[in-house]
Amino acid sequence: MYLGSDHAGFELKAHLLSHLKAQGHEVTDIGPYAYDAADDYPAYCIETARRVVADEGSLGVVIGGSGNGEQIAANKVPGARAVLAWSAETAKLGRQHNHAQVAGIGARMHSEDEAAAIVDAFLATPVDSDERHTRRVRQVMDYETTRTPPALPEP
Ligand SMILES: O=C(CO)[C@H](O)[C@H](O)COP(=O)(O)O
Repeated sequence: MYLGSDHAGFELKAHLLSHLKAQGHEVTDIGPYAYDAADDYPAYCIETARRVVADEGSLGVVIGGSGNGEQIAANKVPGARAVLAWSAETAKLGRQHNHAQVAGIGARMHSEDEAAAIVDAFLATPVDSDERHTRRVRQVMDYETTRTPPALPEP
């Protein structure tokens, strides 16, 4: 799996890195590798999502102060589905209903233990391949490639 952050997520990234490695996960740290209070999240989050999309079946976590900008940046990568995971339940639903491969985490929103529990839930939950979820995910992904929006139902 792939892990990226900005300065606001730097300490939590270090915590999650050791937490996940202790669990036996193979983790690639996309950076930053040194704390820089003026760094910007897009480069780290876009690269994390690029790695995830290129490595089919892999998952990623992007960490910032809120997780919002991190999720937005990751979602600009074609093929990426990033969710803002703010609880174990939203992390699980992101996997099950949205087939997300990237989770955005807000380091300023959670304790280290809470954030670890959210990431654990994300990594442990398989996608739910029920036809309704697959259909909806496909509609979004088709829009990304064709730029033709799904048809609205007749009024
Ligand atoms: O959460 C974030 C984006 O969604 C960033 O981590 C946050 O905006 C950084 O803020 P600052 O530069 O004030 O530390």
